[in-house]
Amino acid sequence: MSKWVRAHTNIALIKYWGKENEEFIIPKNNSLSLTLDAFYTDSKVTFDSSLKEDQLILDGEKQDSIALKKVSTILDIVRDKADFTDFALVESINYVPTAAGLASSASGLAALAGAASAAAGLNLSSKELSRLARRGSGSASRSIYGGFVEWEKGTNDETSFAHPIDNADWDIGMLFIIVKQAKKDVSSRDGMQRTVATSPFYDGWLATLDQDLTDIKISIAEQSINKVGAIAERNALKMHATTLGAQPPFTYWTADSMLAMEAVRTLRKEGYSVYFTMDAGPNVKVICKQSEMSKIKKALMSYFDEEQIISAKPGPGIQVLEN
Ligand SMILES: O=C(O)C[C@@](O)(CF)CCOP(=O)(O)OP(=O)(O)O
Repeated sequence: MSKWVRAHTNIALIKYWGKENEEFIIPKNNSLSLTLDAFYTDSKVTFDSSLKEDQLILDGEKQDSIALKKVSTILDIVRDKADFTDFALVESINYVPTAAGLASSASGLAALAGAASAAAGLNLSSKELSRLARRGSGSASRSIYGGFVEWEKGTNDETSFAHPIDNADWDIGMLFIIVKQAKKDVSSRDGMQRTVATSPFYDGWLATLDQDLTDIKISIAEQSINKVGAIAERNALKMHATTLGAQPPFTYWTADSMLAMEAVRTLRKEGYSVYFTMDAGPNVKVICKQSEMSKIKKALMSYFDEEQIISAKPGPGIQVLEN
């Protein structure tokens, strides 16, 4: 019986940036993220023996074969596990502000993993769901859980999966600054591949991650927003530094990204507990206290329009929706 499944997006505080194995999406390092309430994807899968191919309807639009690639990777694994060959109709709705240009592959592929396995009558554990989502997109492995989540890199398909480490029910939140002129990005998949293959800074990045991970887990346990924020900001800057040394060099930062980073530094000097992180795009995420979110949003409005600033709080793991 096909049901709608909801998964929320997550933002990494210790970044996944590079694969040990491309086919099985085994990462070079452990990563750690916070699942958020503001952005999520609902997905429903219907296997149908009369279909001649997999079909993806995303936000009401039929998608082409390129968009279907990651989806069919997950559907093929489910068909194999369930021992049938039917194609599927996949319906997905992204609850991501349209203007955002926010990549929703993490929530999208996590929701798909849940919906496809349920539609095939597989009763997968959360760990198996995390492994399945990982085959679609690495960061999707973390969206199976809510709160703070660590993706254990493992060494193969069986040992690489995420697990929850803290339910984040303390004074932490995130403001998304959606910058305007979002230029054509290098996809995260292509960006990390080029960086691993050509950047002389990559090994230096990798060498510091175990310490960052140890430090941030201690800081989360202490519920210290300042320590968590400082480690996350430093980690993001190191990740983005690697791209400048790639061949050809590239960056996800635009002038507005730099303005947003500068604004965060200024607010920090004024005494706010604010830090930033960035992913494979120009948008800037501000790590802050939920209790200070409205004051910080107001302060950021002297740099950006109100509709460019979106509040998010820690969010839940994957959920089957009652139809
Ligand atoms: O989320 C993070 O840890 C950091 C990033 O967002 C930084 F940009 C990368 C996410 O990469 P993803 O889209 O999962 O790649 P895939 O496995 O090639 O599909």
